[in-house]
Amino acid sequence: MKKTSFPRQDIRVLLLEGVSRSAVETFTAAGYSQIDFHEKSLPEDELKRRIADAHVIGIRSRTQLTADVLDHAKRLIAVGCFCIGTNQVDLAAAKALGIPVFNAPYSNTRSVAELVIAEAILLMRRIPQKNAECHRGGWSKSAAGSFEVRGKVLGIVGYGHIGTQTGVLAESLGMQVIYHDIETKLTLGNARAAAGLDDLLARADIVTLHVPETAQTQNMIGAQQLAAMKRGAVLINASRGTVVDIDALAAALHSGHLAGAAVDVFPVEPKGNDDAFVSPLIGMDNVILTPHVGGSTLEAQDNIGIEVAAKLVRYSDNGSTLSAVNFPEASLPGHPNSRRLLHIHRNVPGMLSRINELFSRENVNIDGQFLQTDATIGYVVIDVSTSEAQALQLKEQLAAIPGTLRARVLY
Ligand SMILES: NC(=O)C1=CN([C@@H]2O[C@H](COP(=O)(O)OP(=O)(O)OC[C@H]3O[C@@H](n4cnc5c(N)ncnc54)[C@H](O)[C@@H]3O)[C@@H](O)[C@H]2O)C=CC1
Ligand SMILES: O=C(O)CCC(=O)C(=O)O
Repeated sequence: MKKTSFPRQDIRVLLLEGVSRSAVETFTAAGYSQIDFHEKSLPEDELKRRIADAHVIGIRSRTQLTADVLDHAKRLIAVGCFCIGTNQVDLAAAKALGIPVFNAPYSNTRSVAELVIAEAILLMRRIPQKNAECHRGGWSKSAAGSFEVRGKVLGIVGYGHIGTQTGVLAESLGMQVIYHDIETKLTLGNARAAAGLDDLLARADIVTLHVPETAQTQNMIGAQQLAAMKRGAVLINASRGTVVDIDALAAALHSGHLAGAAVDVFPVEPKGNDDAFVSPLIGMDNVILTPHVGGSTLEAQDNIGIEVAAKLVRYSDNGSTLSAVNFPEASLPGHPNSRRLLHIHRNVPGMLSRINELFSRENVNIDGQFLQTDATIGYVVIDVSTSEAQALQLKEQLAAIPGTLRARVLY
């Protein structure tokens, strides 16, 4: 087996939050055997202890990799988010430490879109209330307040991967789709851009949110926006809990201004399946509550496990950072006949010439060199035909260049 900077069986992989077993299989098939698998996220003190020994960590949306937590990750080379959202990771802090972060940008897109469509139909038919009533032994067969979705206006806030996929499914049911996004987007089918968020809220029968968690989307749906929605409209949130002011939503539902809501994500979510869920929406018959399962289908989780684990393996074995969310992207060829040195540094003037001077001084011929930079960091990959001992020595010399964040060698 080809050696990496140290044997694959010495690379410690910490997998949290019950990521799919397909991830474990992917690591195992690639020769990684030290896999510490946990069904739940860890309390912060335990996380800090375990991350200190890990070379690779895999998380989902619960685990907060703050700058403080990452500061304990002295050996960490890469982070895998086994999901779409990466807001749970301090991406800038990870980058400053020379740690690329990977995710699975599309693997659960369809699962979320299907759930949203199902919820739109259920809410428009007032099924949550009817279901709750039947469970209590009640029976009120009536069409009052129940509508088809055909011909209704679906307002999509955040017309990205999930938003567009939801729009396509909605149109196949005969819905009219309008959307609002901060970027200019390619419009699919007969969807139309709304004039702005207020315009969308005023026109939509169903509003569904598909924005990421950012400073801008924090409480973007508050009391004022809820009041701007049509009376009797419904709201679906399967994006992030921080996007909606949950108390304002509870008030809009209690007052009857909104006819219903489906909420999958919450400002505070339980750490794991044994912890209690608390929300002002509990007990409201017209609200569908789900435990952040928008992307939780076996198909999606299986695919995510394979996709993210494969990206982590590829980075660990080969140095490729393709599709990293916080890092210069380099898609690298194999290096069957040379040893590969990786150098991550602050992007300051003169860095490349200092690196090249080192190889010239040591009289080492460079077989191949790749450089990718962004505004703050640079990533240089250098293939050389040297002995293992010299490659190690070069790695130490590279690490000593001022401004270096990380240096690794792949044999
Ligand atoms: N409930 C669940 O299990 C899941 C939730 N998600 C959440 O859904 C979010 C969206 O996922 P994707 O569609 O894949 O992301 P995406 O990045 O493809 O789309 C997000 C869209 O939101 C737009 N946007 C950003 N800020 C905005 C703002 N202030 N106002 C209007 N539009 C804004 C962006 O321009 C982009 O078009 C993820 O960030 C994640 O937080 C994703 C997967 C599963
Ligand atoms: O399934 C998960 O743990 C998180 C899903 C999600 O919210 C995401 O993919 O961003």
